[in-house]
Amino acid sequence: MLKIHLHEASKRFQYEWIFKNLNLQLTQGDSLAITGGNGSGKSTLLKCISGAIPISSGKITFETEGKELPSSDWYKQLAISAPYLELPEEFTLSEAIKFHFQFKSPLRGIQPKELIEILYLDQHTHKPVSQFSSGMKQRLKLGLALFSDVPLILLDEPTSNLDKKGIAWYGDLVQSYGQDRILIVCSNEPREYGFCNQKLALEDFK
Ligand SMILES: Nc1ncnc2c1ncn2[C@@H]1O[C@H](COP(=O)(O)OP(=O)(O)OP(=O)(O)O)[C@@H](O)[C@H]1O
Repeated sequence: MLKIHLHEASKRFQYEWIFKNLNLQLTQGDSLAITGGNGSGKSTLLKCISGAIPISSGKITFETEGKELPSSDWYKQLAISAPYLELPEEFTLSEAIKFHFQFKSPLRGIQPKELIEILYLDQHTHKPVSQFSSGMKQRLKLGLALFSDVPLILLDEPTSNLDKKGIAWYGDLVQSYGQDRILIVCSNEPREYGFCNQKLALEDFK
């Protein structure tokens, strides 16, 4: 059981404070929406929680089975889908999926073929990712994150580039596969985070 604790967490870039004195406690089963206007710091907070960038003061801890994990091991607990994270464009869809699951175990032992069907990309198995439409890429990013067998899922702008069908698909996916994990969604679209049981508006932490 993963527990994440933010204690008086603050972040600044040079002289600009992005957030100050954030306190948060998350355990598996929780879902958190991080909201705020453009440039308010949603992605920065997500990167701090993932361990990709350090906070400036305060503390973030990850704890499993009562033991605190070093920040260098946090990445093993999480999967991310975000606009700034690139897919391996030169791979075909089936290669990209195989590649991803060399690093993360697939959730519930799902097979690539089954995942491709869930992503409704079965017509495109052997197409290079570079030739995917932006919505197809977005479905792949979300699928790779949600079908990684990790307790923490970080989603930044999850429905960007998705059409109406894709947005409904995202809603079903988080409902079916987001339970029993910690799900964090950065968003300004209520349709993306309506299911979250906790909300954090970054404007309140300046
Ligand atoms: N590496 C960096 N160095 C300096 N400033 C940065 C850096 N990364 C982000 N910032 C600044 O931090 C602020 C928050 O940016 P961030 O990308 O976290 O916002 P956001 O809420 O995710 O925005 P959006 O909704 O537009 O995606 C911005 O003012 C940005 O310029």
